[in-house]
Amino acid sequence: MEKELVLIIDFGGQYNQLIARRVRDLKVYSEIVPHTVSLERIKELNPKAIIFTGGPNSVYEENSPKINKEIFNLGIPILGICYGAQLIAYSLGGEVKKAETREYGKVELEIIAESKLYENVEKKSVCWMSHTDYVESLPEGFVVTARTESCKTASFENEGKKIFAVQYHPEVLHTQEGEKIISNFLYNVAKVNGTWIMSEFVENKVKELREKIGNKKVLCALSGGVDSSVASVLVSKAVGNQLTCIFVDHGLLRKNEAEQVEEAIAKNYELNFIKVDAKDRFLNKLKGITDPETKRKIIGEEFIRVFEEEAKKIGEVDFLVQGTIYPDVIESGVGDSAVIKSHHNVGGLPENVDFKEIIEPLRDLFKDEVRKVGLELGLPHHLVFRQPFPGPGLAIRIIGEVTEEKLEILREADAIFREEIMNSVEEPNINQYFAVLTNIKSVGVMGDGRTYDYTIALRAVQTIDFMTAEFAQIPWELLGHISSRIVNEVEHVNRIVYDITNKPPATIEWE
Ligand SMILES: Nc1ncnc2c1ncn2[C@@H]1O[C@H](COP(=O)(O)OP(=O)(O)OP(=O)(O)O)[C@@H](O)[C@H]1O
Ligand SMILES: O=c1[nH]c(=O)c2[nH+]cn([C@@H]3O[C@H](COP(=O)(O)O)[C@@H](O)[C@H]3O)c2[nH]1
Ligand SMILES: NC(=O)CC[C@H](N)C(=O)O
Ligand SMILES: [Mg+2]
Repeated sequence: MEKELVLIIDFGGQYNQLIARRVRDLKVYSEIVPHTVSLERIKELNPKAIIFTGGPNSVYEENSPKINKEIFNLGIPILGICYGAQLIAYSLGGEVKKAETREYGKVELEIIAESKLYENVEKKSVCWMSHTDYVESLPEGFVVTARTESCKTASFENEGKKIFAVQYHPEVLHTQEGEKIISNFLYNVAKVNGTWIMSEFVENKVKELREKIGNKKVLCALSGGVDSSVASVLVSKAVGNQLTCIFVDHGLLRKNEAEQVEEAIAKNYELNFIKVDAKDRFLNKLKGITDPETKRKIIGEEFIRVFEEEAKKIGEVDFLVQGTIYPDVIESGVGDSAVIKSHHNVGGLPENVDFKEIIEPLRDLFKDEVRKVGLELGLPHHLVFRQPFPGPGLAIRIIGEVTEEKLEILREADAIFREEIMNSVEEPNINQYFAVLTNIKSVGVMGDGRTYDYTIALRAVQTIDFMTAEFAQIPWELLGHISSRIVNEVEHVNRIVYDITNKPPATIEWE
């Protein structure tokens, strides 16, 4: 049978891998290529369909990424998403402008014309928007097929030429009909057969790791979180005893976390395991630092220095394994994507690293895919579904300088918040929840006296892939109870606020 390929052309969007992943879910093999890909290469690859991704630029700017117009004459179905849609309009003679008001988050999409894209799709549904520019006028031969309240060209197409454009993001789960729309593009327009099945990820990875590592020694950075647990079990399956796992206590962990991780690892795995106490060196390096990106880079580098030192003690170690997953990569700004934040394990890595290679077996996967791999590997359920905790830990949940005093306050407040949510009926619906120590002090009155103390912000979100998220609608009563507990039980806190922003426009963490 012919091998079906969907080519995803990358204009630097945040959700590119998510598009690839949706296509994967719909049983079609896909590849992402940079927008500089040549027409010859595209012809050689002979894709069944092409998708243009979103991107941070504006098409009307001189240096923004463009595409060879010949691509529209190849007869290959094209779907442009957001920047990709604007690029289609712009390239073919339409007009793209900056809108007065930005459109971010959920909006109602109304289908106003028949389209192959919208077969069996509800006439009105919720879609996810993230743009400032919009298509003011269409190129010749195109018709509008959907709109939203503030975007009159939410989708448009030239059916004869098989060119489709959507301003919204069908690839994110918040777009209710998104999967159906992508499926319609693949099956109705591009007429794919859908023969590709995600071949056994575990089997292939283990084989690949075994070939790469050979009989060399390897170190795995193990945090006790889902990603690094899955990564270390994969490597352990591949090379067994050649692997040593390292857990760093950098003093930025949550209340009792170090002990809990150590216990869980001892109980659940048979691994060579080392715990390193690196509290002082991390806190010293962070003294006086307030800028979030600087904090992240210091932490990224310090992690590597600790791993290098431990490696020397073991002997010659060629490889370092990290549980990096796709959101860590994309947010750190690879290729044409904007740097949202430098995840310590990607954008925060120092230039010189004393290992031959850093191996990241989960680099292309999303959190929910990693969880599936974890279940397949037989990891315990509570571990697989543990909420994520970022490598830089509480350092990026304390706004401003990180000090012992602030760490202590935040640990206590966070422990109360997590305990209350854990014991509530809300827990299964919330995917990540934690406290943040804002750098704001405000005036309060307690026991008839004046206080001037810190404000704690509570953050709780619902998300599947952590690329987009909605704030959780925790009942007021529960929030009120948590608020009084924290203010009563944690010294130096006199005010609690609840974060009600989605991602985008906010991110899940505050730094
Ligand atoms: N305290 C730590 N000690 C050793 N390695 C760490 C530590 N924290 C993070 N890492 C490394 O950095 C990687 C990225 O951290 P991240 O928090 O994204 O993943 P995780 O901890 O494995 O999973 P989760 O997202 O569920 O917390 C980890 O997979 C691990 O390799
Ligand atoms: O290992 C990590 N190193 C980091 O530097 C980092 N920054 C954010 N996160 C986690 O990633 C998810 C998305 O977070 P944001 O919406 O804040 O970008 C959320 O689950 C965050 O907790 C990190 N994990
Ligand atoms: N998400 C996107 O692709 C954004 C495209 C463009 N920069 C805009 O703001 O409209
Ligand atoms: Mg973690």
